[in-house]
Amino acid sequence: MITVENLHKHFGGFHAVDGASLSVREGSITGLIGPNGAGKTTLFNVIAGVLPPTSGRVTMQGEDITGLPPHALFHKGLLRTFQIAHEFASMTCRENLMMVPGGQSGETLWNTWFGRKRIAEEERALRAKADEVLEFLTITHLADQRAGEISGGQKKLLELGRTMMVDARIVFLDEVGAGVNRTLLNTIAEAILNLNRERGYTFVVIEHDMDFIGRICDPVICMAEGRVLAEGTLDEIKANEQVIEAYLGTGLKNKDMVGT
Ligand SMILES: Nc1ncnc2c1ncn2[C@@H]1O[C@H](COP(=O)(O)OP(=O)(O)OP(=O)(O)O)[C@@H](O)[C@H]1O
Repeated sequence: MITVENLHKHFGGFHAVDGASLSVREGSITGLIGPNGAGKTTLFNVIAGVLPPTSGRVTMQGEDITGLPPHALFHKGLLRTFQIAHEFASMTCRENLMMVPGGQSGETLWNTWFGRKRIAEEERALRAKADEVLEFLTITHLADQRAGEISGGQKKLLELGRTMMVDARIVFLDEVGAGVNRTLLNTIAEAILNLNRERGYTFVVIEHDMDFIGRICDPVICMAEGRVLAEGTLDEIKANEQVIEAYLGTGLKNKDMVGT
């Protein structure tokens, strides 16, 4: 579904992504792991159009999407979750979901004058959809709470919920598990599995929690120093000499792999 060919992203003389090549199979939940500084987030940012690549190519279903801006990718169904922006913190969780762009016709002057009825209908439909998403994620009780007041894990669920307001095809999740308690992490894992099975979402997931990766991801791709080191099931990856060396080589900061 997504193919990355010999991708480079340099910051000055520093090669954060240094010739990475990989593919993401349609319908998979692909895990992306690697020691701190391996270039995972940078790779995500280049694929999702947040950063321009230095060189290399990204294709989606055979179409060249290299360097397309996030909004163009959004319309193709490629989404990267972001932390809830500051300005949305004072809005409720339901409103945050309703803000996701997706064909509302409220903006134009014509619609403001002549389409009031249609806008009201759309708003009702949008609200119903937001409530459906909240229910799917088991956070209906948070509908009227301000997004700035919910816990870190609940925010992660809300970010995931934003991808459900549109017809996403592939979603990039960066460290959904960071700072999230076990119970919420399970809810997030369930939501990802359900979206994958029931709605056909493909996922690419960066995560340091190996239990989480092992539970939901196949295959797992391991990066180090800007390149892909290995791909396989988590067990295969864990047994890979180069992978073990890459984690050990970066010292105590990278206990996730060594400690499991
Ligand atoms: N805008 C930038 N300017 C300069 N260097 C950067 C920039 N963004 C990232 N880097 C560097 O690129 C390297 C790769 O960073 P990146 O965040 O992609 O790694 P990562 O694998 O996601 O790490 P982590 O698991 O710690 O999040 C790091 O050494 C980082 O300091």
